[in-house]
Amino acid sequence: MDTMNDIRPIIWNEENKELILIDQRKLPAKLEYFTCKTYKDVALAIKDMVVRGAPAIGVSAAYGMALAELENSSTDFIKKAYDELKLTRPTAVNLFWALDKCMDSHKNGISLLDEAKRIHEEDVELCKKIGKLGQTLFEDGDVILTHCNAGALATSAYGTALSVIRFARYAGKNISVISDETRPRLQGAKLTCFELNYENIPVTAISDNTAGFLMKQGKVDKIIVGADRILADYHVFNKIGTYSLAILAKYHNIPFYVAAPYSTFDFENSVGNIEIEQRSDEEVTHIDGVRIVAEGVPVINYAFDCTPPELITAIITEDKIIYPNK
Ligand SMILES: CSC[C@@H](O)[C@@H](O)C(=O)COP(=O)(O)O
Repeated sequence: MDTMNDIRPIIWNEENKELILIDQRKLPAKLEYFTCKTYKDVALAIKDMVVRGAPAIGVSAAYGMALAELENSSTDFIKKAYDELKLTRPTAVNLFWALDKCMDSHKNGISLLDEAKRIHEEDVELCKKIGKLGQTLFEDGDVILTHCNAGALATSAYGTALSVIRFARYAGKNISVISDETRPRLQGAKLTCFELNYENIPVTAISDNTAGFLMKQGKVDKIIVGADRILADYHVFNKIGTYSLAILAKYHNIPFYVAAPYSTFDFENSVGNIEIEQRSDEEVTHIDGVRIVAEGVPVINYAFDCTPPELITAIITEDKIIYPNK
């Protein structure tokens, strides 16, 4: 059941010493690549969401640190890169995890390119393990609803939530997927539908506000999402709309799963001190450059929300399935 997943959003070009990213802003219309030659290019790519998804942000940031070291290996310069990369996005803890790991390696005289490659390879293995373990929770014929994109595009390969779906399919289970469109940036419609369709995994797109009605009709068997940060008490920060879905799942008695590797866990902070990213008004007022909200109307645009543990059936990691309420 170990099928190769060939969607690889992050590629290190050894010959030219550059980072090549699938430009996720362009999908599904165009498959284009964005080349990063300096850490500043990587910072821009993360900020502008060329690359997105918590594990993919962490891996890219590690290559950003490696590019900084190739440019100038002085500790002052590495620290400058670290500080700039840290400011790119605030909520996904994988970013800080990867940057801290690289800073420690630099202090210990370990090559940051080697460190970035290790983080990258490890992420592939973690995603595979999550998929293999998590797929045991799915049954033949299940219809699985997912939100945003927690797929290969959001990681180094396979994904987290979508890895569970992939490995259930590799195990011969007839699983089909319902993908929330995931306003405002439409990662579900644009990325999850592209990714699953590319691999011939049956996927149906819905607008976000259709989810509850499908659940009421008994058309959703399980829900699985990824995470940007999971706290020690199992509060889960993920794409805006995850909390609403979890409440709907509770009301309709549908299992609600979260899949994430250890690099997404934050054992230091508590709910009150996590910064929830707020992005530009334009993501809400416009769709693909076309204004849909009257000029002058104020906007609220949180990129993430927080789901409490009592709404979560299980959290699937690479080595165990955690039941927060047992
Ligand atoms: C495996 S990715 C997990 C999460 O990062 C994902 O669900 C998500 O919320 C992505 O948000 P994004 O704003 O697209 O970076």
